[in-house]
This record gives sequence, C-alpha cells and structure tokens, in this order.
Amino acid sequence: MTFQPNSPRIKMEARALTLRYGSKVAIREVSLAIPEHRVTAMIGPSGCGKSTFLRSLNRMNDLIPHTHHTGTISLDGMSIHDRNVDVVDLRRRVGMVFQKSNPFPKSIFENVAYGLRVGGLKNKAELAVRVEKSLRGAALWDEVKDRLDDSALGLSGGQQQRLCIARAMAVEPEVLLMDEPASALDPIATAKIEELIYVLKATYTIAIVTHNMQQAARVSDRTAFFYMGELVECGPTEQIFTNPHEKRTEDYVTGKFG
Ligand SMILES: Nc1ncnc2c1ncn2[C@@H]1O[C@H](COP(=O)(O)OP(=O)(O)OP(=O)(O)O)[C@@H](O)[C@H]1O
Repeated sequence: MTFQPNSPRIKMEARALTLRYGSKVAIREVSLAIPEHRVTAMIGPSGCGKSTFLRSLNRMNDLIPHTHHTGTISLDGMSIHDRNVDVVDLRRRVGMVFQKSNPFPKSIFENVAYGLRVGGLKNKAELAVRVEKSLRGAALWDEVKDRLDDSALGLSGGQQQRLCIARAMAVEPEVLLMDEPASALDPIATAKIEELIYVLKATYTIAIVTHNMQQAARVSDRTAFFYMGELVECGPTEQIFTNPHEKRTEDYVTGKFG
C-alpha cells in the first residue's frame, strides 16, 4: 500500500479556470487543488459545472466544439495545456470513468486489454497478466475469471461499471476521474463501487462528481461545492458537511435547495 502522508502533495491544480461553451460561461475562475492519494468530490446542483470541471482535468472538453478556456491546470506542476503535452498521454495518466458504463461490444478480456493493445503491447502472456491485475484491482476478477471470453455486454450494470474501472486502470493512470460512477446502479452495486474507491485511493488520486451527498460524505476526503459555475468552497469533507464557511454551502448540504 502506498504511504499516505498527512499533508499530501498537490497532484493536479486548477487556477482561475474559466470555460465557455461558445459564449456560455460554464465555469468561472475556478481555483482548486486535487491532493495526491485522496478522493476529492465535486458536488452541487444540476448544471453548476461539476462535469465540465472534471472533463477539463484530462482535456476531454477539447472534444466538444467551440469550447474555450482561460486559466491554467497543472499535473505534477506542469501545465496540461503546454504545447509539448501529448493529449493521448495526458489521458493515459488521467483516466476517466463515465456515468453510464460503456463497455465495448467485445469480450471481457478484450475490454480491459484494449488500451494496452492501443499502447502497443502485443505479448500475450503480459497482456493476460495486466488484464488479471486490473480486474483484481477493480474487484471483479472472481466474478469473471471463468468467462473472460464472454461478451462484456452480458455482465450486470454494476459489473459493467467495475469493468470500465478495470479498463481505465489497465493503462496504469495516476489520476482517475469519475463522473457519477454509481448513479445508474442499485444500492448493492453502489456500495461495491464505493468500497472500491476507498481502496483505489492508495494507488490513485481520485476526483469524483456525484449528485449524491451521502456518497460524497462516505467516499471523499475533500469536497468542493460548485454553484452556478463557481466554486463556492472546498475543504475537508467533514467540515463541508458539518461546518461550512458559506451560507450557500450550508443551504445545499442541508437540502434547502438542490
Ligand atoms: N456540450 C455543451 N455545450 C453547451 N453547453 C454545455 C455543454 N455541456 C454543458 N453545458 C452547459 O454548461 C453548464 C455546466 O454543465 P455541466 O454538465 O458541467 O454541469 P453539471 O454540474 O455537471 O450538471 P449535471 O449535474 O446536471 O450533470 C450547464 O449550463 C450546461 O448546460
């Protein structure tokens, strides 16, 4: 297990990040640090910019036409928008798991092997080792080890989501971005994902968007509250939920609006 210092270093940091879709400002002047080997949760009402912020961290917004940003985002102190940054490499280092599990219509094995093959790994024995390691890491191995050649589409929703986590882990990212990874799952599958997140933070740095405040309280070390495109406050999760500095945060976490 990775050593977790009391004051973790900053893995990623946004400074004065503003992002527009065309003329619409989606997030405004957001400055937020994401500490290493911690879980940072983004909460806030629908449309407040949580997903936009998350997608900025591995430049997924670049894929949406007419987006424009100002401000900076760094990974290990280096700008992710630097001319020398290879976006494919950035997305390998900063992986993403989406709200709806999206396995490829391929076998379980091939879903996890995909990124490794794209990265040029051809050796069958090594592929098998890496696939097993990822499936174990995503707490799915025992459920699928006898059916690796079956279609991933035959898995349950919760298994598919853990498969997508395994797929993201296979290329050994440093940061995992999760956009409401459990919102389509039943309570048992959700609990599995939450347990997994707790284990994964020993290896990865995690940023998660969730609509579910109890979930944020359960899984995260730090919580960032967004409202109408602005970051209202960010702090230790317990403080945000029990003793927030801002009235808007208090109103939101106590359910006065949502
Ligand atoms: N591709 C897009 N084109 C134009 N506007 C967009 C696009 N994606 C998001 N927006 C707008 O940007 C704002 C922030 O959206 P975003 O999806 O980041 O919010 P969110 O807090 O994640 O919302 P939700 O919780 O509903 O997913 C919203 O007003 C949304 O309508």
